[in-house]
Amino acid sequence: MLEARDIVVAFGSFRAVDGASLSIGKGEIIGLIGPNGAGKSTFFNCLAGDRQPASGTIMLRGHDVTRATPEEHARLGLARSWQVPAVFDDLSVLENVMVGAFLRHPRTADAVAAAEKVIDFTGLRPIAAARSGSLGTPARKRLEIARALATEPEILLLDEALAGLTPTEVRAAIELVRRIHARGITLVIVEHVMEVILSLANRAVVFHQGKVIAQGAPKDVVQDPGVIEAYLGRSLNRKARA
Ligand SMILES: Nc1ncnc2c1ncn2[C@@H]1O[C@H](COP(=O)(O)OP(=O)(O)OP(=O)(O)O)[C@@H](O)[C@H]1O
Repeated sequence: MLEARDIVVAFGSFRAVDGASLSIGKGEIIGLIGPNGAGKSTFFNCLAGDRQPASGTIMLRGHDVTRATPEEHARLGLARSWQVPAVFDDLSVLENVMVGAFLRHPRTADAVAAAEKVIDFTGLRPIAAARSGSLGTPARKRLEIARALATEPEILLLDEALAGLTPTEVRAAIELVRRIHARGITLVIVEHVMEVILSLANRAVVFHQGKVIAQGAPKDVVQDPGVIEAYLGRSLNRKARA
């Protein structure tokens, strides 16, 4: 479904992504984990077309999308959410979701109908008419997912969609992710909360210093000595800086 090979992204002489490869099959839920600054978001941006790699190739459903725009990715069935929600503050919740729905439904009436279905599916009905700028973080995060879903993706990339939520909100968000997956949508999730990865992902992929250092069943990956060291190194560095 989505295959990234030998992806490199450099900022000056620093390689934020340094030869990372990842193959994602239909129906998977991939959890992308790793310490802060490991290159997860930068790699993720390449997968979604929001950043072009210096080298490497990305194939989406058989198409080479290495240099394709985010819109071309969306047309081919890939949607994403942003780590910091990027909703249109002056539009209502429904209108924000319509922005996604217009991709497949150019007529306004059709876009409204499609957006209404997504509003119901994502539990946003009580705030459908609210101005998006008035929403708190949990609702903004849910709206981001709704807008992405409205593009009718086959693969959805979620960048820390559950960060900053309370335990109750996290449980609700996990339930939503499960329902999205039950619709046949493939998911790639960047997430720091290990419980989320353990309960949702069928495969964990660990980033460290721009490379994939381990992957496999989440319960095995969290016991991998190389993974533990990558995380420990981070906390030790933090202590050293403090
Ligand atoms: N536009 C940029 N210019 C320069 N350096 C950048 C830029 N974007 C990211 N970086 C650097 O690249 C490295 C990887 O960042 P990235 O955000 O991809 O990591 P991450 O694994 O997603 O981290 P986090 O979990 O904290 O979000 C970091 O050292 C970061 O400072």
